[in-house]
Amino acid sequence: MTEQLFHVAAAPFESARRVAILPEGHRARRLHGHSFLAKVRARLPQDWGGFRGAESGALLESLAGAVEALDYRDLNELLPVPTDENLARWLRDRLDVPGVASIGVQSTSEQGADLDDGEDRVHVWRRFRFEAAHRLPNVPEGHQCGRMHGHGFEVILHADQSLAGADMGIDFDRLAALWAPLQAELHHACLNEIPGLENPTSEMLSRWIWERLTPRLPALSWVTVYETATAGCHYDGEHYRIWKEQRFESALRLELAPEGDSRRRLHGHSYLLRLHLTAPLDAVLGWTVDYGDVKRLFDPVYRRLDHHRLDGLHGLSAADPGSLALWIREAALGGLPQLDRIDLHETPGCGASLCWGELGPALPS
Ligand SMILES: Nc1nc2c(c(=O)[nH]1)N=C([C@H](O)[C@H](O)COP(=O)(O)OP(=O)(O)OP(=O)(O)O)CN2
Repeated sequence: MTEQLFHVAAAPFESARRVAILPEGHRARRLHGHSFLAKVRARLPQDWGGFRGAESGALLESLAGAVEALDYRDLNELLPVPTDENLARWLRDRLDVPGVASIGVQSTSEQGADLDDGEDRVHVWRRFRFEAAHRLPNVPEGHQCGRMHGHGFEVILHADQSLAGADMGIDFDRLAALWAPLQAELHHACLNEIPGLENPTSEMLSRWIWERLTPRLPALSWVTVYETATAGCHYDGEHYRIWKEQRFESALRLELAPEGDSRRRLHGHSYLLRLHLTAPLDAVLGWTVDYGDVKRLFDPVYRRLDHHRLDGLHGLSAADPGSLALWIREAALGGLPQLDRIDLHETPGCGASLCWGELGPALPS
């Protein structure tokens, strides 16, 4: 798979709906409301938005413009069956953006649906949380994860399906029902005591969940395990892709912005950087690459980004998220050869996603 640079944007809307196609007695048949979030990922032509570096800002503007018509509305007045899938379709039909690769709507931070452009396929996801203790028995002497400790783990179940014109894919409640027995086993447990989880790394846990659920949910496409708020693992039955997130606080100006554009002024962002690495499992350690090692090996690059002025970085053509992601890859790849995707958001949900290697982006966010 060749390099792919996407721009991403996210825009919220507050609306009410009834989903009458759900079974009798389902709570979502009643009028209710959500803080929705619409998300788009697009392969934009360079300079789209007027100048090099304007792409992600212009994408956000287009998405926010399309979403405006949904905000503070009774959604049933706009479309007869306002499922997350149909809302994403509605936005896809109205969004005047080239190269859209995926468009999604989440009705809460726990669940949503993403559509692939041009295909009637949906990626439905739902998030769960459990509180558990664990220790990693095979880590080197003195490693913090060798001590008994605990986490508020989060799991996302992802299902990919053909919609074939249907109003919705798998019901979020069906994902919850499939998850319930695992929740009973994992919540308030010490993971090391559960058969098959004697070495409960995120990687082993995601595989353990996958093996339990895939016979009952053939559409299961990925299992995501968040071990902490900043690190976790995705597993699809074959590949382990871990990520580590960091934030940095930096200044920039977009010198190609036209006269009068506020982005020509020196300004700043609290950036979110997510480094993804795909690698085989170490048979003894039960992980791919230690999250701590990812952070340590990235540190020399991090120090060049955090609390600095980015438009002064040597070798950087422009200080927009796409150019920065390319710069970060060149600077980090020597130390982290397993790196195959970089997400860089300059505001929440908005920025760039650069991927290369066999897996491509793999997941919408
Ligand atoms: N590839 C893996 N690496 C690590 C795992 C794992 O399951 N797979 N687990 C751990 C520890 O259990 C640890 O609790 C979490 O790791 P880490 O992100 O390093 O912890 P911090 O929250 O302390 O990180 P900071 O960003 O430095 O605060 C370790 N590695």
